Amino acid sequence: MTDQEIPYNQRSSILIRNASLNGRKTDIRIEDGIIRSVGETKERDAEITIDAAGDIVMPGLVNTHTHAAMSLLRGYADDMVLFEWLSEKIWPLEAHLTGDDVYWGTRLACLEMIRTGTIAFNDMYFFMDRAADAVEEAGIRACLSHGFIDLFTEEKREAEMKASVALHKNIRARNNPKLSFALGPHALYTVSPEGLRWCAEYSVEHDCGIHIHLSETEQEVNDCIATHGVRPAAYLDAHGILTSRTVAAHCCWLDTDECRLLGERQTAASHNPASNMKLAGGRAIPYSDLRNASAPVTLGTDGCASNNNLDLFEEMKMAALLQKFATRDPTILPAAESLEIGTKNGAEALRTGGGVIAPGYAADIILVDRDTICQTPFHNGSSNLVYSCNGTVVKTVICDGAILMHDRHIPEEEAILERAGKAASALVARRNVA
Ligand SMILES: CSC[C@H]1O[C@@H](n2cnc3c(O)ncnc32)[C@H](O)[C@@H]1O
Ligand SMILES: [Zn+2]
Repeated sequence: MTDQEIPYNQRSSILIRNASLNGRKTDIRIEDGIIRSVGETKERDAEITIDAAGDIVMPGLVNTHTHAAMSLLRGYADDMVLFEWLSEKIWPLEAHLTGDDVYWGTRLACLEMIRTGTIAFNDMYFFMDRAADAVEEAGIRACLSHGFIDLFTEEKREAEMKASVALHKNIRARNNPKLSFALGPHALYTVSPEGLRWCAEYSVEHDCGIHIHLSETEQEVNDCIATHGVRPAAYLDAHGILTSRTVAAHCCWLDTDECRLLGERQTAASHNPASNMKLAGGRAIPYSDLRNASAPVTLGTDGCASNNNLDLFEEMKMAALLQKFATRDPTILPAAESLEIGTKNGAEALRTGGGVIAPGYAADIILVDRDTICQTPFHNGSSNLVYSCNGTVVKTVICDGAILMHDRHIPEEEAILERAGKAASALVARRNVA
């Protein structure tokens, strides 16, 4: 099949032949978005056959914390302290965002995620109906949240509740199994206790997720103790926010008891090592404590203004290196575990049905180049993928049984780059005349 004939972003029956899985040559049959068989097969009746000789097959990566449309803010404000970065640069620019900006920013982000092997992401931002348009056109999976910031006023709280319900309705109406909705209370320092409680109750009533920032900085912890007399995780738990459907981003400053609490509630901690290092949060996520407490640990990039890319291969490496550096223990978070955090754990947290290459799992699969510098020599597959390669190693991306990138080709790439670049320039121009 030539590149022109690939039915991009359409579920197809696919036969992947001769791929390498855990060091063995294998075929994989995909039908109706599900992996049907793994192992040599004589069947040849698929709509699409991919000869993957020379490629490694692995589960697609899952980004559990981002603000996709912030791709338009890549490089806009770097090398600043978190609070000043947000209040002096990011929020004043975001005040000029339009729905079209979020559409093109999210298209750009999806393009980057697909190119680097990500098949699902957890997103919190504004104008999320337009983000949903972009996500559907890209074909990737996403869990979308309206970023709920009420700044402790009743008027704003009412508006944020309305916006959250409207987004939920919008996503339900699309009837797209790759799209889901979560409540998005931004953080305990931007959302009132009433707002938090409303989010918690809504999530129980409608069985949906919650996406929140937690314990990113020491100041957040100190302020929480000073104001409420308890640490952030206990405060959020008292308001019903810590559930098995919650993804808490950052979690750098959790203490051991808070790690236990996340374990008890089965709340996922989304680790964002690049963003934490760039914004100089000062503490690495307490990975061992979270693991000992059986709390799920997943991987995110955060937005492009604090990363500045969405490449989860880079993030897996940074997660492993940061733990080793911070704990002075080179045995902590080995490569195979980092891969699992970036794939299986994220898939479980977002309930994609994928994350494993085995029959019955969602066909969220990527093919990566084995004939390349970062894979030579090939002593250890996990080591190469985590420590040596980055997202450029990805050749083909399949999500929900649909091909999104084949042989490094993604439809409409040039047009998306052009439109997103123009949207970013216009956004900054609007801010500068204001
Ligand atoms: C309400 S939508 C999300 C909101 O969060 C802002 N944001 C981006 N990165 C961070 C971060 O590291 N900590 C806290 N808030 C962050 C983003 O700019 C949006 O305003
Ligand atoms: Zn964030």
